Amino acid sequence: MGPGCQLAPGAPTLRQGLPIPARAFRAPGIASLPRLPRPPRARAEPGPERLPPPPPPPPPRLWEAWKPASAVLRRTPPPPRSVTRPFGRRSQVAPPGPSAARSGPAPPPGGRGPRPTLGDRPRPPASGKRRPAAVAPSAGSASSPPAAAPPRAGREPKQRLSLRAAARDRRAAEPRAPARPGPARPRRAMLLLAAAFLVAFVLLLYMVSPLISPKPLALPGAHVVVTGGSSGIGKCIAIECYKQGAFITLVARNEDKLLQAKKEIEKHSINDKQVVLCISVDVSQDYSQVENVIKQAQEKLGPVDMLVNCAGMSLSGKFEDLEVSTFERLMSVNYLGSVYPSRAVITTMKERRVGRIVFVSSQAGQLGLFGFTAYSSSKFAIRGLAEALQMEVKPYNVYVTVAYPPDTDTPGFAEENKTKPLETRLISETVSVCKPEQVAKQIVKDAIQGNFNSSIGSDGYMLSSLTCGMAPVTSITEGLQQVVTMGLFRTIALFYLGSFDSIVRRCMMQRAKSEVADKTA
Ligand SMILES: NC(=O)C1=CN([C@@H]2O[C@H](COP(=O)(O)OP(=O)(O)OC[C@H]3O[C@@H](n4cnc5c(N)ncnc54)[C@H](OP(=O)(O)O)[C@@H]3O)[C@@H](O)[C@H]2O)C=CC1
Ligand SMILES: CCCCCCCCCCCCCCCC(=O)[C@@H](N)CO
Repeated sequence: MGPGCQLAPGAPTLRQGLPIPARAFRAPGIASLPRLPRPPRARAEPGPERLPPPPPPPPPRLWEAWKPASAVLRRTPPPPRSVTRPFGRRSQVAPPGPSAARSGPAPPPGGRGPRPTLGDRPRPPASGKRRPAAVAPSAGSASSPPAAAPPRAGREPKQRLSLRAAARDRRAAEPRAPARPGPARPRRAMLLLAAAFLVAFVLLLYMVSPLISPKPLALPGAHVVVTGGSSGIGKCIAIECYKQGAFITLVARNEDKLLQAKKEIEKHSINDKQVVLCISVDVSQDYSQVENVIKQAQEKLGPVDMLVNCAGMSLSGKFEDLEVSTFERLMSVNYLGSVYPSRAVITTMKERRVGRIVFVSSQAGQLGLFGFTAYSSSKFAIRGLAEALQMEVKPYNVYVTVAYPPDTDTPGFAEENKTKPLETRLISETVSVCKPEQVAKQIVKDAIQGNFNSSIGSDGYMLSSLTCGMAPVTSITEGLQQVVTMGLFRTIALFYLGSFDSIVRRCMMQRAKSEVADKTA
């Protein structure tokens, strides 16, 4: 049918009248045919090397003359009730001539998708390999009778093919033909080969992984600045670095606490040259102040090799119960308090092509939790800062680490627990409380290695893999693990989320009950 031709309204389509499985339309060589404008679902056409151009009229006989009988018939499902109708309409649909036969039918005005008409050119077999006999025999001339179809047992050569006969034939032939006669061995060999390649590829990745990962930072003699180093996790990080031979600058506000911490840290010295410097400043207030104290520290202990942004605080409560100033305060201490010191050291680090910047976020910086509307957002902000910064400084051999500790037994944690809503406490109890020494050890290890992510425990590992998003990877093994485990961890996370929701619901009901009880009392 030429481009100008229209399918008669209501003309039955091949799929309507004679459902042929979609794969019967796929033929090798389709791509080599000239593409005529044709709606997307038009049927496939035989390649020139498989079938010669369609024969000239008479159109009513075209279908029968050209049908690669065995292929089509064997695939033809039982015919619809009125099998004669498609043939009857054939002459209205297809104009004579090869070009007409080649082009697909125009979509019917009624709007159903373009479907091949029954009277169009015959379909080629789905695969030359599978049914080789189906292709050639009847392709010789237009006048060849259907008898030109390959002679088959139990079929008269001149017998007229009816759809009923086709269906019968198909039913009879189907069981005899193997479902998919294919070379089983080569396929298995291919699979084995693919598996071997995959294993080799993974092994190769493991082998080259250390080459791609950053060179570990040497802590002996290095200058490590720890904000929030006078208490809790920060103090333990300072001790851990000191134990490995680093020079330490502690930054915090309270001088007494600073001096106390200094004494404690100095007990862990490994050589008598090591120094612990204390600087009292609020990291969240004034950038120039922060910049000044960092300059002072660099003058005394040399350029900063590692900065640990650990100063921070937590305040929890329901969104409507938290003061607006709490949001400002937490953002200021937890986020800006990490921006300022980092900003003050980054230029020198880039110039020296050496450096580590550690941000201490929290598990609450990986997922939002009841009661942490102010805290979680300030810890999420750190992640964005860290990702962007890492992309900027990586070519300068400066590596960023974000730590996501769970609840950790520190003075800060004890303080936080005084005002924690019941829901927050119950949800947090899903994960056990860690020791600050343990958390500090992991953070220092990851920072030395230049790992972007630092987490602790199985929950921490799952959370980090699950929330890795577009975070940079510093080792191929880490990336592979994330790829492989993502779906599983999401499944586990759904159960956690369900249980958190039920905690919140139960607390709400409990409160409602006690309110009623209070009123009646
Ligand atoms: N403990 C926990 O459960 C978890 C904690 N974290 C995070 O780890 C970090 C440390 O927590 P943790 O050890 O518990 O806290 P602590 O309260 O025990 O220690 C906080 C430290 O930060 C200092 N600090 C606080 N605010 C400022 C400021 N504005 N300027 C300078 N220094 C400041 C404190 O000294 P000073 O008051 O004298 O200034 C102190 O040295 C925090 O960022 C916290 O959010 C993350 C996950 C879990
Ligand atoms: C596969 C998915 C596993 C999911 C596990 C989820 C567990 C969520 C527990 C969240 C605990 C929040 C700790 C916040 C700690 C903190 O920052 C404050 N203590 C600071 O003082």
